[in-house]
Amino acid sequence: MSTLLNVKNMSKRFGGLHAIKDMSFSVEEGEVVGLIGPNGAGKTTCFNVVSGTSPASGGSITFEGENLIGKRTCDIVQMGLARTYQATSVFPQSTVLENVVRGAFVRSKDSFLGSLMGTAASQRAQAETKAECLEILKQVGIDHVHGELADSLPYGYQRRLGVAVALASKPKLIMMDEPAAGLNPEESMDMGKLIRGIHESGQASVLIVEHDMRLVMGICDRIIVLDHGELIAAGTPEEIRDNPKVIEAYLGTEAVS
Ligand SMILES: Nc1ncnc2c1ncn2[C@@H]1O[C@H](COP(=O)(O)OP(=O)(O)OP(=O)(O)O)[C@@H](O)[C@H]1O
Repeated sequence: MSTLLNVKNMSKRFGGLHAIKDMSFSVEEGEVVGLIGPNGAGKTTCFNVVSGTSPASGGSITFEGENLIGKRTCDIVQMGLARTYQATSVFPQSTVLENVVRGAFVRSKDSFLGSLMGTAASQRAQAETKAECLEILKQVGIDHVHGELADSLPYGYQRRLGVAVALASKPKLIMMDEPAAGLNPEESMDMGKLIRGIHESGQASVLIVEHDMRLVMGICDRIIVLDHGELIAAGTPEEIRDNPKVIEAYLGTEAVS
C-alpha cells in the first residue's frame, strides 16, 4: 500500500478561531477512511483546505508525495484528488449527462482547438468521453435519467450525480462530504453500497465525512476523529466505537452506535 494523501501538522485559523490545530493523518491506496466529529469540529474546514478551496494556515499536505499547498482546486483534481460537496453542487440547468461530461473535462484528451474546429479526432474523443460518462451513470444507478435536467432530479439522485461527477475525473482518491445527508435510511444504505463498490472495484480510495454512524461504521476500514479542531482518535470502527475520548466528545450530541 502506498500513501496517497499525507497531511502533517495542518492548521487553519479564521481570525482568532483556530478551526484546525496541528492535524496529521494519511490515506493509503485502497482504503476507505472516515473523518468524524461533532458539529463544528472542523471536518468541512479540513476538506476545504486539502482540496484547495481554502488556504492552510500552516503544515504540509502532499498527494502521492507532491505538495498540494497553494495549488488550485482544478490542478488538485487533475492530480487525482476529487471531492463531493455537502450541498448538491451540480449545474442545475444542464442535463445529468452534461454534468458528468463536465466532470470528465479535467482529463479529456480533446484539445480546445480541436473541439472548436470539430476535427475527427475531437469528435472521437467526445464520443469516447460520453460513453464513459454513461457507464459511470450506470454505476451510480441513474443512467435512465441521463437526459433530464439536473435540478429536476429527486434529491437522492442529485447526491448520486455528485458522486458521478467526481468519478468522471478518474480520481485516485475521492473526498466525500456527507454523501448521505438528507437521505432516508434505505437511500443511505444504497449510498454505502455505492461507496464500498467504488473501493472494492479498485476504482478509487475514499475519505468520507459523514454523520450517519451506521454508514461510517459499516464501510470504513479506518476512522479518524476530530473534536474542536484537534484529532483525538484514530483506529478501526470497533476501536473508535469503544474509545472513551470519542464517547465523551459525542456525549450530549449524538451517540456513536
Ligand atoms: N469561513 C469561515 N469563517 C469563520 N469561521 C468558520 C468558517 N468556516 C468554518 N468556520 C468555523 O470553523 C469551525 C469548524 O467548522 P466546520 O464547518 O469545519 O465544522 P464541521 O465539523 O464540518 O461541522 P458540521 O458537522 O456541522 O458540518 C466552526 O467553529 C465554524 O464556525
